[in-house]
Amino acid sequence: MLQSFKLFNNCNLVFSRSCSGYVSRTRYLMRLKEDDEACREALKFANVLLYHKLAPLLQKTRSGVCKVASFKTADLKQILEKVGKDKHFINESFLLGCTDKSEPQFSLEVGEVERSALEQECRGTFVDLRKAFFMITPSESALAAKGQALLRWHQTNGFCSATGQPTTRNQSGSFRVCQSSGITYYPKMSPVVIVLVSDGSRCLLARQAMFPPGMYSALSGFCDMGESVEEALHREVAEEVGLEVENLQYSGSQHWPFPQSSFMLACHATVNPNKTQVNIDKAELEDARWFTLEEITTALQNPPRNPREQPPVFWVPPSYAIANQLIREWANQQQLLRSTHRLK
Ligand SMILES: NC(=O)C1=CN([C@@H]2O[C@H](COP(=O)(O)OP(=O)(O)OC[C@H]3O[C@@H](n4cnc5c(N)ncnc54)[C@H](OP(=O)(O)O)[C@@H]3O)[C@@H](O)[C@H]2O)C=CC1
Ligand SMILES: [Mg+2]
Repeated sequence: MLQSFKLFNNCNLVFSRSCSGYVSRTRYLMRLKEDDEACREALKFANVLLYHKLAPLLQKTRSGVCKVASFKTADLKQILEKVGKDKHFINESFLLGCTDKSEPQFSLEVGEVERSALEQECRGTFVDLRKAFFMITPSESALAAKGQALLRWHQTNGFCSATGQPTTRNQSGSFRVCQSSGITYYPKMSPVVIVLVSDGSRCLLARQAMFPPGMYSALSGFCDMGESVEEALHREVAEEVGLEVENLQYSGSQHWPFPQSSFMLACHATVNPNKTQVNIDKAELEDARWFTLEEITTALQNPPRNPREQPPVFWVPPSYAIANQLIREWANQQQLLRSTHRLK
């Protein structure tokens, strides 16, 4: 059983900021998703994010900070024409959401256009999303990730899996329909559990051979059909490191765009401090190790700027990744435990 549930932290945040604003934005988006005409109208005055072969376009601000680039529809039409693309191509955009000011946001894949010409016109650079996570804020990372995930889903769901016939999208891109069978397909995420295991004073992190050098993360794995979160967590830890966990505690959830959109469900768990010997499944993991609070604190305080080119010996996923949230929560809790201990 999950021991405690920190329910809907993010929602509470939004509501406390402006309840009526949040509700009206949500209702507006709901209408855009369902009403093709309203969505086409909204696209005329929207902000559009650009992707080139799924890499989002980033720009540097005057102060040198990177941000996700977005263009007003009218400006983007001009840019498209300059690089030899029909301005109506903009209608291929997918609805992403809307800003705090209720300005609709869309994403558009421009992979057919020559990359350097577009980068020059847009004064930006298309950056691999995994790299971008180290360059932009967590909220921009979430937006860029959602945009990429939606584009990828549409690229890979062009045909009905029952009839093999083409599927067609609605204007917002919130679903696709097979005209032959009438089956409606909605964008999907695969549930993945992720867990930070602690023995009371150390936490267990692991790395797959495909991770960038030096990066260790919390244990994770896809849920099997028919499994609960609790079952998946117990199974994954047993499979990957041969340990039995207890005291599961829910931490939070996150959409993760890789490999084909995962829905990350993050928990903390403990093991008996007398049973910490790991037995690694080498087919899945290259290494799994127990880390002390000092090692974790150093890694959190020194995130690498360019991990692929200058990897530190040990580092953890970027702040946007929910693995990072779990690790920070664990470190804070350990620090609290130590200071309470000192006071006694
Ligand atoms: N946001 C975050 O903080 C973190 C996110 N993650 C993400 O979690 C995801 C899962 O973690 P991981 O430990 O690799 O998972 P698993 O331990 O389940 O191992 C992955 C393997 O499971 C198989 N598999 C089973 N079901 C699926 C499915 N629905 N989609 C894809 N592969 C499946 C694949 O095998 P085969 O290739 O042989 O078919 C794949 O290689 C990854 O995409 C990873 O990016 C992981 C850690 C941190
Ligand atoms: Mg795994």
